[in-house]
Amino acid sequence: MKTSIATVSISGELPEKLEAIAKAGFDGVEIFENDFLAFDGSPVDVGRMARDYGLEITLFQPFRDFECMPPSHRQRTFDRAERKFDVMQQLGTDLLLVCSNVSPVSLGGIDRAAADFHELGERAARRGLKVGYEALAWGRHINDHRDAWEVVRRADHPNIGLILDSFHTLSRKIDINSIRSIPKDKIFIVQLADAPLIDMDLLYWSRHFRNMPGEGDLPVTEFATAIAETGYDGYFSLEIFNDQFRGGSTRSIAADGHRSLIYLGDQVRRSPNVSGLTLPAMPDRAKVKGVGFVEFSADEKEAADLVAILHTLGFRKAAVHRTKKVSLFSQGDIRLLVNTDEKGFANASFAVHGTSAYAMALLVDDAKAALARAVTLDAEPFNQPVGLGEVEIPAIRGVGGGLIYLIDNKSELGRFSEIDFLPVEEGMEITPAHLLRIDHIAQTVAYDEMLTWLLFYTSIFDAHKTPMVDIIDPAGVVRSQVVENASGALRVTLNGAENRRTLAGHFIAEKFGSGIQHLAFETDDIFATAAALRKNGFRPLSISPNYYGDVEARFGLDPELTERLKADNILYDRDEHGEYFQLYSGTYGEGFFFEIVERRGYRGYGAPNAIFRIAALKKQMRPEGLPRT
Ligand SMILES: O=C(O)c1ccc(O)c(O)c1
Ligand SMILES: [Mg+2]
Repeated sequence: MKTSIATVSISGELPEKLEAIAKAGFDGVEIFENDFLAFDGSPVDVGRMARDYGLEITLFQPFRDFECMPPSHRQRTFDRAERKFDVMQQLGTDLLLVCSNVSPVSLGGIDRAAADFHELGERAARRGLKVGYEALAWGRHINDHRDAWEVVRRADHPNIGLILDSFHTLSRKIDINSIRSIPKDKIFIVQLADAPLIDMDLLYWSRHFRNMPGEGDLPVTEFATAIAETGYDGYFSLEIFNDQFRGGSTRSIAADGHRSLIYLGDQVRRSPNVSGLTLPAMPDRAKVKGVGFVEFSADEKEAADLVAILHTLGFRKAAVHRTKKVSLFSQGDIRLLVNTDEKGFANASFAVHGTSAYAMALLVDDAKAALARAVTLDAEPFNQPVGLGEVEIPAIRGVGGGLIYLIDNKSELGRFSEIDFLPVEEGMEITPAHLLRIDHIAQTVAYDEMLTWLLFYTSIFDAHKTPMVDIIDPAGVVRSQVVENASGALRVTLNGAENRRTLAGHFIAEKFGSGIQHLAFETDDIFATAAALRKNGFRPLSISPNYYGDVEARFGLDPELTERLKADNILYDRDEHGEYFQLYSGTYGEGFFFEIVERRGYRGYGAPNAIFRIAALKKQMRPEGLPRT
């Protein structure tokens, strides 16, 4: 599969864009006219630059308001086209994208359009060039690819073909099956973009909210599959107009784009009717069966505070690493590692971020296969030397540069704690708190990184994303979206912070980056857990008494239950599937905290309670200097 991206999709100046596009692994680039016009170099320079980076210029675009002009404008329109042909020959590209006319003076009429394209085809042919016609969703007369195809068909010229753009077709909910009757050699190129479902004017939606395939809600994979089923084997080219991307990191947006196309290609080639889509082989998305462990990095002093909290949560030290300063704490299926070693990545991470949960391990069917898929999808593999006889666990870099280890039970990886660790018995009295497993891992990221990580998780792992919800912090909005799998074994909540005065934004600012901000453990008896925690001297986050009056009224709770919730600072929610109970710790360090949940069938994450939880956490943190809102 040949991959391309339009220069308009990423931020920066033309040379910077070309470099990032090449580095991300694309084969080709669409030169967007404005990027070229704003650049000082000649078209020959641009062409040379692209080729020096190994990029083919897939097309030059857009050429606007061409077809069906009235006689008074027609000659000028062809003169304009000839000028663009000059530029294209100097650039070294043979395809011009003509988008459907939006001019109020254009006359319309399929045959008039076809006649204009036939003549343009003659002119293009004289120069060895081709022209592709694209229906804009808001075109004045042509706004549907089926009509654009009819124009191309009637133009009946070998140098005139069709350009399909997923946004224009899918935003108007045009039947994808209509693509199947188009001969593959008349599809000159395919542009792809996704978008979140938002009800708004098509032009505005298209120019500001497009995103990478897989990042939005449109059936882009089905669209691309229908095209591939025609036998089309040309470029799939991203054309993303997005305000956030225009202001984002050139490199990382380009990298997301490449990942999105490889992921899309991998899905498309799984259709039994698609052949000839060449892509590197890769295993299926990895099925996550559980969280193997979460690892903290700390120095001795901060580790002592952290361990004290773990004890109050009912964790016991169960083992110590044979050669490194790493302790393993466990309860139920939960394993937490505390790493105070002075060498290695954990220590480097501590030096930058302070005490943090810098790594997690996901239990998958086949860790090697999961690693192979991740790397094919441009994830960065991680390894560091291990001691003789110790297990080398495959890993990739995740959110904030932290690690995602991949373990399985089919190899010795699943037994790493028996191989690398020695069991120990902690003598102290700790009441077990009925914590069974990790329910979810909450990662805080900058808002403009959210799409990056959603795509990262959903392309590598067999998981889906849930709709975004807004969480109100007294100092701003935090956007929250969940990546989860059907079994619930993988649940990662991503919280996107827009400013540093929110609890999430403060965490990023003070920790020098994104990362895990809280861990939620699951219990099957929240009240028994609360009683055990009390015995262990755990200090729960104190919830405003006003909350309980409201929750009782909202859900019609038995006052006795309300009293129990209030006595233990437990938050309550309910959905159509059942009830949810949440209990929080206070914050530790720059805003890290623990949560304990009980799900009685409930499938959500307690979003309605987040506002109260955040307010309480901030109140508790304020003495340590979180700015007042
Ligand atoms: O928004 C536009 O005008 C525009 C231009 C060219 C395209 O290929 C397109 O999809 C949209
Ligand atoms: Mg387009």
